[in-house]
Amino acid sequence: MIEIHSTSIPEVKVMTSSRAIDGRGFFAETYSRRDFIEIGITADFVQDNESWNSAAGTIRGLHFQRPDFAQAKLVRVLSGAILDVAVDIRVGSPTYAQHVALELDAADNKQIFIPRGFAHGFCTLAPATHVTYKVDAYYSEAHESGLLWNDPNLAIKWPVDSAAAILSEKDADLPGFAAFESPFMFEAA
Ligand SMILES: Cc1cn([C@H]2C[C@H](O)[C@@H](COP(=O)(O)OP(=O)(O)O[C@H]3O[C@@H](C)C(=O)[C@@H](O)[C@H]3O)O2)c(=O)[nH]c1=O
Repeated sequence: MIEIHSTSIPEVKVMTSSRAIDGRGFFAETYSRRDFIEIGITADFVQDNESWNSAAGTIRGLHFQRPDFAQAKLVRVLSGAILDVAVDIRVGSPTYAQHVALELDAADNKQIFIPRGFAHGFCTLAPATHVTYKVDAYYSEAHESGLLWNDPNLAIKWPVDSAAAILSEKDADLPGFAAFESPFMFEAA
């Protein structure tokens, strides 16, 4: 059983899978193509990723792959906790440049679905945070792109100061939003 919750950007969805709890612990189906199609998520996932993060205050993002390797993502947390962020970069979208920020932790059995046309990133809220996500297009280094995580134009309330954040050199060098030309167009459903 999967329950779907809406967010401030209709195409970004949050799901809770029910858990069967017994003396051993719990069992849950975290992805069933059939159930996801029933709730309108038809992405054909082709790759599973995991990221392990040693420290709280680690930032990864904001990332996307350009067409023809654009990726929808289905993100969940196996241990620790994150603030997960999806920024709408679909030109012409009623929510262009707006974002959804959602706390995900290992206990809440929530997942977030982020469609193609969004930049994605997260900040760890605890040490030893293990994140896993499915994507519906293969990794392509040539199509990697991103936006600077703390660009004030995006007004994301990150739970870490810029000076204290732990991030890759690549992410620290990502371009800001002011001169950004998105490769995505909004397509009404
Ligand atoms: C994303 C990715 C990276 N790699 C390689 C490239 C590099 O050598 C190493 C680490 O890559 P990165 O530094 O880009 O990893 P990371 O910063 O964790 O990138 C990820 O961030 C989150 C927020 C996302 O949304 C993902 O789509 C992805 O962009 O792994 C792959 O082989 N396959 C992949 O799918």
